[in-house]
Amino acid sequence: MNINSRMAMFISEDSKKHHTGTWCLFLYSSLCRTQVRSGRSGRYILSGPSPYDLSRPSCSDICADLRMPGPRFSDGDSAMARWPGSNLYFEIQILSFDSGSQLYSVLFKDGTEMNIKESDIRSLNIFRPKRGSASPSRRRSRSRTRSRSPGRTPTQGRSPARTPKTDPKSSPVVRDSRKGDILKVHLTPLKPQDFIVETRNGKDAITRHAKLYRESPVIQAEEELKVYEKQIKNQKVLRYIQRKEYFAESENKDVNKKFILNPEPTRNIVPVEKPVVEFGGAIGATLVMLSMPPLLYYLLHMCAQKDASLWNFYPHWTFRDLWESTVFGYFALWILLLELFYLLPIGPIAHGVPLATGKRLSYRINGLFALFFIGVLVAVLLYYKINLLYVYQHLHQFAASATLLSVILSAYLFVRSRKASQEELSAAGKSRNFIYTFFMGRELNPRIGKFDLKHFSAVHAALIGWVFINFIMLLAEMDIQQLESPSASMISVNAFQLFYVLHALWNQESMLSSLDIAHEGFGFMLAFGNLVWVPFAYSLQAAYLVKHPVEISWAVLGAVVAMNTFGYIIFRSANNQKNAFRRNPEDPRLSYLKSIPTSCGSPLLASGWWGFVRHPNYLGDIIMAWAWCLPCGFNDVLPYFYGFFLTGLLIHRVSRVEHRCRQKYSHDWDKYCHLVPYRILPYVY
Ligand SMILES: NC(=O)C1=CN([C@@H]2O[C@H](COP(=O)(O)OP(=O)(O)OC[C@H]3O[C@@H](n4cnc5c(N)ncnc54)[C@H](OP(=O)(O)O)[C@@H]3O)[C@@H](O)[C@H]2O)C=CC1
Ligand SMILES: CC(C)CCC[C@@H](C)[C@H]1CC=C2C3=C(CC[C@@]21C)[C@@]1(C)CC[C@H](O)C[C@@H]1CC3
Repeated sequence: MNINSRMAMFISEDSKKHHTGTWCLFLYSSLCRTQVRSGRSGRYILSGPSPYDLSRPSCSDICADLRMPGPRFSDGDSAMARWPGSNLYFEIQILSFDSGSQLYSVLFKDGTEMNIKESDIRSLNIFRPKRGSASPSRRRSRSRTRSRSPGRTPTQGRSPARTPKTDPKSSPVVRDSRKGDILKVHLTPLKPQDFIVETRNGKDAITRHAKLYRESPVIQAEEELKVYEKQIKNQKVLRYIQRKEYFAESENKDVNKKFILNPEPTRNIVPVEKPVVEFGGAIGATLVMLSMPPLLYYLLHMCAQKDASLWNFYPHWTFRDLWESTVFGYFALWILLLELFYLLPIGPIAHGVPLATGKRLSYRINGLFALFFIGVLVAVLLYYKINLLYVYQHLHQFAASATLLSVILSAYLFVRSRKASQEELSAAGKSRNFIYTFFMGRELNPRIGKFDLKHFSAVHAALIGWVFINFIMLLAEMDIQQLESPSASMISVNAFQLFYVLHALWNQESMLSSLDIAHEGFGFMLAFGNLVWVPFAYSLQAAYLVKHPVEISWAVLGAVVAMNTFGYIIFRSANNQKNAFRRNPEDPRLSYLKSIPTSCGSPLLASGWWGFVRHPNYLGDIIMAWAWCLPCGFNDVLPYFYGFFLTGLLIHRVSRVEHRCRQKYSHDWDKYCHLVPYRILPYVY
């Protein structure tokens, strides 16, 4: 909202109550003659009744007579124009003005040319930082607190809502201006969304402007008046924006309502997540729970077959072969060992995202240490010639043991969640459907003392388990194929995935804000996913290579390494950008990035990787996933399962994450989607 519209509000308010023409002319002449002076302070103060009052009338009818014909901007002028269908303003250059259609032809900085009406164009001055009026003392004098302080004079300190409704002569405006004291005008607040996209360096006009208004609806208007005067002197057109239009412009009325009722963006809002049925509800959950374990055994079985083509399914085992108590014992021992490492008091403490209670849980970050200890233990076992190939020989039974443990864990989690308070439950966990909540998980952060079950299973059990099984496959390949050293394919698959896990463990702190740790309940989906699916299904390429040797040339290997590096760079830099931005949105190293302030207080990145697509980290992840499949050659589809699975998982995840974001950011998320239309791959999806 610029000064014109604020003036318009002033006129409209008082016009309604009093004599429209008189007041419009009064303001107009006051501005032209610059005779309005504040007595003591020499400042102008704009204030008024509650600026969020929707009942105010439109001013355009009342002030139509003040509109002047002719273009306000000249060819070549720079200005800010509203992007059609949004409330975003971008810098433009005026190319020409068509008096017939009354439209300006404008050029946006990205090269887009468009015809735009004048009311959608604002002078750059409105967005520029105010020089001269920014001294700290002056800023302080504009603060809401001070202006409302009871110690102040009635005119200065009057709460906007208490503006007296008397006759024009005794209205604050007349009285004050006649005394030459203070000009009071009614303000319409700036909507933070109106000042969104701009580079985030310290000089950023838009952000500062928006911040100024967020901080104080009672503002000093000297600079704006100067700008306004200049516009009049220059015989440019006065444009008034209808107040109704101001709010009607927004596509989502609820958002406006929220903004009006709660104009001050609140930092660290913990959004109340509305329950939403995912995975097709109870039916979908049942299907997933019943199909995933057999699918895994099928995949493992196909890897172990000589002919791994999908239609050559011939089970040499029965489901009874899946069980062996000793294997279950070893698996339980493995998990116990990982738990011990998890509880080691080494490594820094990090804090999770704020919970519904406002509390933040602390997590010990020692995944890398745990991986190191496991590495040392494996080396010792190998040194003492302990047969680690036992794991390969009983892979199905290990997978089945892990599945059983995940079912026991899910049952325990479900039972204990009955004691959890509503605040401790996830959004999906509040559903009353037993199957659905068993699958999705009810409790958000189930803990036994300091032992966080979900965090442990996602980081230690899943990731360390994954690289361990990969390593076992490497040993098995050497053993079965009588190799002195592992094949290039096996080394590359192991190296790529180890590198990915090391990256995840190194950046473990950022995992605390991932969908699963921060928002998902802990139920069968994550218990099975972490204890079973990640270690046994994600290592499928390595499992395939054990019995299906693939020779790859250096050229192919080089291409695969390049592809993995390319994916990793996208994955890593996108995650780094977001994590650094979430840690400190004012980080000077990110000043080149554009962002969208949001009404919930946490801005959204809108340039860099996050301006390229809405989920650049998923794009990088998917590129890497396919790169990990390529060393397995093209003889079978089986080793490409991971590529298909992860692509599907992340596409589905997009809709889940976006649903959350739409709930949290509402209208601002739509704006982001408008700015960045593609989710994962530009022009495709
Ligand atoms: N290999 C695998 O099997 C899997 C890997 N992953 C990987 O794990 C990582 C975490 O995944 P996940 O939690 O799903 O997703 P993200 O790390 O992408 O997190 C999504 C959150 O980021 C924030 N966000 C979204 N857009 C923006 C933006 N423009 N600017 C600033 N913040 C934004 C929002 O949270 P808020 O605004 O509340 O901060 C949103 O909820 C990813 O790198 C993913 O690739 C995930 C699943 C499976
Ligand atoms: C088989 C089930 C129906 C679905 C299982 C889904 C799980 C395999 C994934 C859900 C979210 C995951 C995350 C990761 C691994 C896969 C699962 C458990 C990461 C730990 C992978 C490494 C990243 O850096 C972080 C991921 C968080 C989410």
